[in-house]
Amino acid sequence: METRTPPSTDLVVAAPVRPVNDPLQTWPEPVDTPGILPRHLIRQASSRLPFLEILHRLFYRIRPDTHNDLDKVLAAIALYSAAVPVYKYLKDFAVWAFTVQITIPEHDPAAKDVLAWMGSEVISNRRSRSAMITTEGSQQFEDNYGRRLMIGPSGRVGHRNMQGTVDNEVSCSPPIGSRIFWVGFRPYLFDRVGGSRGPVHPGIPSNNHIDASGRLQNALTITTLGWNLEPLRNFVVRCHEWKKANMTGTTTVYFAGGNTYDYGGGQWQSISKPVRKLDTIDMDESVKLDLVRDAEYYYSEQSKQFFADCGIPYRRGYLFYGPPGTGKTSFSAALAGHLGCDIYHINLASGDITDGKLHNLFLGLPQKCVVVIEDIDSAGIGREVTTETKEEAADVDLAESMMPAQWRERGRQATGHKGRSLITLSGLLNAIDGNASQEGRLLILTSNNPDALDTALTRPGRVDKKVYFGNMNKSAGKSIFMRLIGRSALAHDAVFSMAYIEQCAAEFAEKVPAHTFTPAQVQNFLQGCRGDPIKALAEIDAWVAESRPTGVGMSSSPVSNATMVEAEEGEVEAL
Ligand SMILES: Nc1ncnc2c1ncn2[C@@H]1O[C@H](COP(=O)(O)OP(=O)(O)OP(=O)(O)O)[C@@H](O)[C@H]1O
Repeated sequence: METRTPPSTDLVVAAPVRPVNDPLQTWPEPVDTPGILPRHLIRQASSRLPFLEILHRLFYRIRPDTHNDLDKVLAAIALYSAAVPVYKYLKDFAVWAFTVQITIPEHDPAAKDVLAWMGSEVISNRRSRSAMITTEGSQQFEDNYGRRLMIGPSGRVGHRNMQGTVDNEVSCSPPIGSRIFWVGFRPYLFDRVGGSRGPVHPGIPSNNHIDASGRLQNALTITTLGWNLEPLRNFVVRCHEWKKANMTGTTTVYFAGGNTYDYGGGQWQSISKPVRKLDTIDMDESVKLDLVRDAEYYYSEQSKQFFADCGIPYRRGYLFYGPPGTGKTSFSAALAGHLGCDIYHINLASGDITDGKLHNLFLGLPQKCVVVIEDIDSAGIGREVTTETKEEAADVDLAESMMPAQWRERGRQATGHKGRSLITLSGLLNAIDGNASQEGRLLILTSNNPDALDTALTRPGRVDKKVYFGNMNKSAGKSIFMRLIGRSALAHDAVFSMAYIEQCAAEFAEKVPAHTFTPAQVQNFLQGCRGDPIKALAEIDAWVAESRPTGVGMSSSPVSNATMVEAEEGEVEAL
């Protein structure tokens, strides 16, 4: 019987032909694994990672029998890599739909407040596992020097954290990266982005460099749930209030110009310093009181209302003038500390600052601060600046801003370009009180030679008070003796009584001729006496004879008086 063989149902599929130059041609293809994802799906997903495909084939070649287990692992990895973009998309959508965010450049004073709060309340207090630690730029509050300077009327010292202990040795702030924290029942995401300084566009280097993904570098980003910025605004205000309450005894001193880290993009460098107390400045008490009252009134609510009602720009300016070493800078710092605001120093003579940069610096000021422009007469500000000079200045500016700081310095030494001012009078006036200038600042100009200043700069409205800081008078002599010798003698040597020390101070003041020496000179002499009143009295006559300038009796100032104030109308009024 003839049996007929049924036709075979197996499909004969032609094997795919690989191109001759395919390096994987001799490698066996892993087979499909029943029960796991179809092979083509694994391959499709893992094709995103070329390395995975090679690994897969390599393992299959070494151990063909283990392909099942290996495929499971590879399938998991491939799925994970395919899921990452989906997760990212969903996350970005959720962030966009349900959260609000602010970004603060790190050089901004608000960022300093946030970093200080985060450092103390989140990083130190909640036992973080990473922190950014800095010692540079802050005084050691633990040491006796810092402690003495900083003990305020409330008896509080230094920077206290929530437990009431002082974080002194180092200051702690959040590291680069993200961190979630809660304030009450609200979660916040804090993100600190590092980065390098780089050109935003040619010729304008800046800390505010934007990276390839469009994120601002050297900036803080704070995100929270919600649909308006109110909670974030409140958070920044909370950090500011916290800093004011907890950093009593310190002033943040910002400076611009003449430092190697300043790339001139309108950035401020800063340092925290113990507040200098007003009673450590020896000057005519009535003048001191007048200035302090004036500044206090300027920052009062009543005065703000007055400026607003009258439509006057809310600004105030003082000119402190007189010989070097008479306390102009020291008093400015003490006044800022007394008012509880930060102080901003601008060195125009550094040769780093141009009109544009000065304008940027003023734009970056907070609403309440003391700005000091020192030795404004020696900044070489000219009223007339030729187009050629302007162009030359712009060229130098552009070239210098693009080179590393040490090259720039070397170039200046070689060309003799040192401290050349790139500021014009109109640029300065515009920065001080142009329409775009910040309101609420107290501007202090210091000068050794006020006659050299342009009257446009010192007219009422720009300079509201002119104060002369002169050589020491008798009463300043007494108080400097009490401060530098008397206090420590009374504290360390029981043989001295208060009555005796006061008598020594009066005698000392008699021996130092009035209006002849600057406080800095007398301070220097008394420092050499190392707290010994007897030594000070014994040596003062010889020191006076030796140090007395020739032709004394006349002050180098136009007015032979210790300190005086010119009234607001410009009229000179001796005190
Ligand atoms: N009136 C003063 N009271 C207390 N200390 C003073 C006084 N004047 C000067 N000194 C001391 O002298 C030093 C120099 O003072 P300061 O820098 O304030 O002087 P200045 O008038 O600003 O000088 P310059 O014009 O050179 O900037 C400081 O150490 C300061 O403590």
